[in-house]
Amino acid sequence: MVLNPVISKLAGKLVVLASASPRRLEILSNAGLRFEVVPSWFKETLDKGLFKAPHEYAVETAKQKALEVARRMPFKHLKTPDIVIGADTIVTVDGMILEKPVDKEDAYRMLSSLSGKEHSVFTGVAIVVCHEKENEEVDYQLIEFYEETKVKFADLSDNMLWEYINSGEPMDKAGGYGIQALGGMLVEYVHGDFLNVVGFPLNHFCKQLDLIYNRCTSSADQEIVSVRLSHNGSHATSILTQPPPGLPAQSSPSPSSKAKPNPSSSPTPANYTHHTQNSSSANPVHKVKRKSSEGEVDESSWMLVNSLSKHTDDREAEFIYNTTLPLVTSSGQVIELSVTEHEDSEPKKDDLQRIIDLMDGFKASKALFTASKMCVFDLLQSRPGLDAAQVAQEIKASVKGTACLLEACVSLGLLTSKQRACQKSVYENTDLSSHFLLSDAPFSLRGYIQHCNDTVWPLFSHLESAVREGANQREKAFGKTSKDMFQDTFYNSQEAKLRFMNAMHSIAKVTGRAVATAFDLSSFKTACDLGGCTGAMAYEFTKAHPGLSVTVFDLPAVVEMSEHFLPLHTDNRVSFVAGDFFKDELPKADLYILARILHDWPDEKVGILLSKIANACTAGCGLLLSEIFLDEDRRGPSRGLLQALSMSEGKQRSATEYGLLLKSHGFITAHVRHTDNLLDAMLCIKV
Ligand SMILES: O=c1[nH]cc([C@@H]2O[C@H](COP(=O)(O)OP(=O)(O)OP(=O)(O)O)[C@@H](O)[C@H]2O)c(=O)[nH]1
Repeated sequence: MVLNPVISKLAGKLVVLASASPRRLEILSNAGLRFEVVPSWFKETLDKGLFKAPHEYAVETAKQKALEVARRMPFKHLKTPDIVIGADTIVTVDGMILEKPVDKEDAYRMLSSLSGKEHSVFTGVAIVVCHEKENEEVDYQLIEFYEETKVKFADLSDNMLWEYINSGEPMDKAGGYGIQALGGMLVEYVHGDFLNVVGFPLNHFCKQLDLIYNRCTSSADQEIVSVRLSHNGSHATSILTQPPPGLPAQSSPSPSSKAKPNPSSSPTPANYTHHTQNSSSANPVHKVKRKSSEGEVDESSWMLVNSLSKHTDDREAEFIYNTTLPLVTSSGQVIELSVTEHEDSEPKKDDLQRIIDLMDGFKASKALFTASKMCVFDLLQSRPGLDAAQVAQEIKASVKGTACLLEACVSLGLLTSKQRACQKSVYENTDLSSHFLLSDAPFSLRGYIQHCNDTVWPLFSHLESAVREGANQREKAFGKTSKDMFQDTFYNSQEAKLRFMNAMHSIAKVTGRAVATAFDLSSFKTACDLGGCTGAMAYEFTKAHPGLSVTVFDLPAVVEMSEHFLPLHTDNRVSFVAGDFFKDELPKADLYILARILHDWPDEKVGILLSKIANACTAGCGLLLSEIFLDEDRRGPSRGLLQALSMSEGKQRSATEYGLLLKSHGFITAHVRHTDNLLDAMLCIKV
């Protein structure tokens, strides 16, 4: 029997079920798995039209559910799970995807479309295996799969359908029926895994665990994706498709689970064991309050709630949990488990530190900007080992102020200090500063830092007004009205223009390689980088793709300065054409690149630009879009959400939102990459 040895491999691991489905909870707990339930906050709103096949939609939704929890737990629960399981069940009939009905009429529509016919039930499953590293980052491996079961319904009269709908059972169930309960009466036959219809393909799941932990050869339908997420909520993903690279190391022999599996196919919560391992030390004890959204809680609800606290002490149903849990019972009732901390619990040290770091963040930024502007890093690169008085003399500043700045930079990891025999400290750059802060470093961010200091900082100092008015504060910050941010702020003088171009150049050099190498572009011969500024991104594309030539298309004021930014070695595959991409004809190309462009413009202008690109494209042409992609639930990454606070006329979007936007202009999304960098990327093809 393969199930138990596989399930027992998970004993001793913090396994999390990222699902509020009571059926999934019951199926897995009946199999003897010990786990915590942390329902996913991911909203199931992916655009179904973007997926080639229905199961891809279910798998992607399952993946997003699991990843959302895997990313949230280190922050909200202050512990990193070992494994997170997400699932999504859908029903397909006549080319339609049916999820949970939104109301009774919807349930009727669904059930009548199933009457007398065979349909498919797909459950997509994602297993996220988390590997915590020393530097607080977590490496994630994703195993995705799906299971299909065919179900045939008998011919159902309207009377029967309404009687069933009025029982309340359909409302929280994919396709509007519960095969495990009253809905079973509607079914003529089931071909395939019954539990897959109920919401979780247990057998396939165990086979996948077997692959992971017993290191068998990979199965064809298993796809492993490696994801790297950092604890700051940003995500950077590198996707490795099959065959699976390094599977997680085989776990050391662990005691088998004490919970006994229940062989019954009708899941009951009776033998559920709540997993508390690893929790008690990391978390304060929480009390669980129970309340129903519809007043009284029925018997089954109580059973469910009790099942969650089973095997913990009886004391006031206390158990280790730190979230508000909406749970839906098999009778369709919603129970909210509201969890509160003990009144006398001390704030956690890490929490306090996190708040202090947020409060001090602006001071750190400003210290960096100032040291960069005063050329401290360039100076210490050419003359390492200067003391504060010597630095002060060179940068023409007070000794007291310089000493404070140097010490602050040491505390931020930007400089190192050594004490000389005479008690004086001498300073040197760290690797971090040498890589990113020197004027002539290959990955210098100095231009962008100056832009942050001179342009972004004044805007953010008026943030309160920006929030109150919902409008940008350029007038207050720069003392003049502006209609067009680029013409009026960035290009209004030669000096401002060079400063802005320097900023764009430095950020494109740092991000360019990851964007240029995100996809196989060997089928494209010519590309046009719209708004490509100094050509830094274009050069990265030609470096990464030997058969590709890139035309940079930007305003005349920009193109006339581009020669100042030419790289030392170039093979003439990058050329420049001057023009306005809203008004002028676009250069012909197989591939159009839009890197950090769309987020700056209002919908209307985005529409104009995308229409122009679509008109310039024939079928098969590509559009490579690179932006910060917001998480689908808009909870991160904070880089994108903070950028939105500058209240430019544009907006930040998720990959799905960009996909939809491009779809409305005739492009389908072929690939999305969360690069291990500041920008994400999406390759779309004109149909
Ligand atoms: O015969 C049955 N078919 C389906 C179900 C239940 O339907 C839902 C499917 O919804 P979804 O996959 O989106 O999962 P949720 O309940 O919303 O929970 P998540 O938190 O995981 O999103 C699922 O609960 C199935 O169990 C059924 O009961 N019988």
